[in-house]
Amino acid sequence: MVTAKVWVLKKHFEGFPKSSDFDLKHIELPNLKDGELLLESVFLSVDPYMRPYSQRNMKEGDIMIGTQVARIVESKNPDFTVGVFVVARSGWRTHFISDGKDLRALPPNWPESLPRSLALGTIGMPGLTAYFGLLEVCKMKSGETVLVNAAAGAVGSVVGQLAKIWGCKVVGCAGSDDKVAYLKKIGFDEAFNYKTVASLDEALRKASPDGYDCFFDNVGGEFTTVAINQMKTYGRIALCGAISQYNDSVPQKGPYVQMPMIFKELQMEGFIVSRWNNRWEEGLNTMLKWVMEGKVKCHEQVTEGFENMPAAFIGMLKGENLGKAVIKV
Ligand SMILES: NC(=O)C1=CN([C@@H]2O[C@H](COP(=O)(O)OP(=O)(O)OC[C@H]3O[C@@H](n4cnc5c(N)ncnc54)[C@H](OP(=O)(O)O)[C@@H]3O)[C@@H](O)[C@H]2O)C=CC1
Ligand SMILES: CCCCC/C=C\CC(=O)/C=C/C=C/C=C/[C@@H](O)CCCC(=O)O
Repeated sequence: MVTAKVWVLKKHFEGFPKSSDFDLKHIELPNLKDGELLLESVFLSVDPYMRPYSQRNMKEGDIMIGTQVARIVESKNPDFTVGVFVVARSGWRTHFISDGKDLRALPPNWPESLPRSLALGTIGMPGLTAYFGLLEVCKMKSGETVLVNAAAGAVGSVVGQLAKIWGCKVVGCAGSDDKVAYLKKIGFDEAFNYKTVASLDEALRKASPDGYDCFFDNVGGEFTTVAINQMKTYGRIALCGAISQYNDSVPQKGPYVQMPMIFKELQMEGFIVSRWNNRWEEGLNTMLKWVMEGKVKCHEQVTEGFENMPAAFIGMLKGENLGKAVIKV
């Protein structure tokens, strides 16, 4: 008999999540039936979407939603071998039983030397968000100027590096000087700390006096209001996330975007990465190749211990992560 530890949403978040909103529970798992397998989580992901998702789609007492890299420890399913690592969407749990239908194997050519946690980051959902968001939503072209915020995070750091690979000038903003130094190290042309600049408007203008063709927006709110005025005519804005609004108890009000959108003939499109589920393999293979070739660098903020998942989640929302925030069980 295996006992799984799980993190439950004890109380719906009000404003910023608190440790007391979570409960750690123990669940005894039953013996496997034919066709089932037992998995243990090795790495788990904390992602910004968990905050708005919990509000809309979860009840108090539900296990937190989330993705993990897990190892098969027992199998009564001939399609799955013990010892194999997969990506699962089983929430914040140390162990779980699956019928195998929702599991995704890591790419078969995954090198031994490469941390499997990257399947939750650059070679996983966040990396593909950058890949498809830039290619299919921003439709950026070589020679254009791309702006990305939350640039030192899981998605933003990949956006900047892909835009460089595809021949663009890249401007990134992040919330600490260490993050800004990291952006320069990984090839951003311009980077600044949005928390310490005297004027965001001036900092954006200084970084690209001619304006921006593409804006990959991870932040929303006031940042978007300022940045939209610096788009070039026919510019494209990919609305990827709005993390500056996820913890608001009272929704923010305008200013509104219509006037700059009309005058500059802009396109603004929201997207969810799962739109490209049918191209997941293409995206993963491309990211894996570029990581192995050293063209895309990865940084992870690894928190040790399943017990520390709420702290890692809260820390990520506060900006304590450089690169992808993951938990090592
Ligand atoms: N549309 C889609 O399919 C997807 C969307 N997303 C979205 O992309 C964005 C980035 O996600 P991800 O890369 O995983 O997370 P990150 O790794 O970037 O971590 C979140 C970062 O957001 C920044 N942040 C937090 N609060 C604020 C704020 N008030 N203003 C500005 N920045 C803030 C912090 O960085 P800093 O120190 O710079 O402030 C923090 O490190 C999120 O909005 C997320 O919801 C992610 C995946 C898929
Ligand atoms: C799915 C929740 C949507 C909430 C929207 C809020 C903010 C935008 C955002 O952050 C969206 C994230 C979407 C993530 C989707 C993930 C799934 O497709 C699971 C991927 C599993 C995997 O890693 O393979």
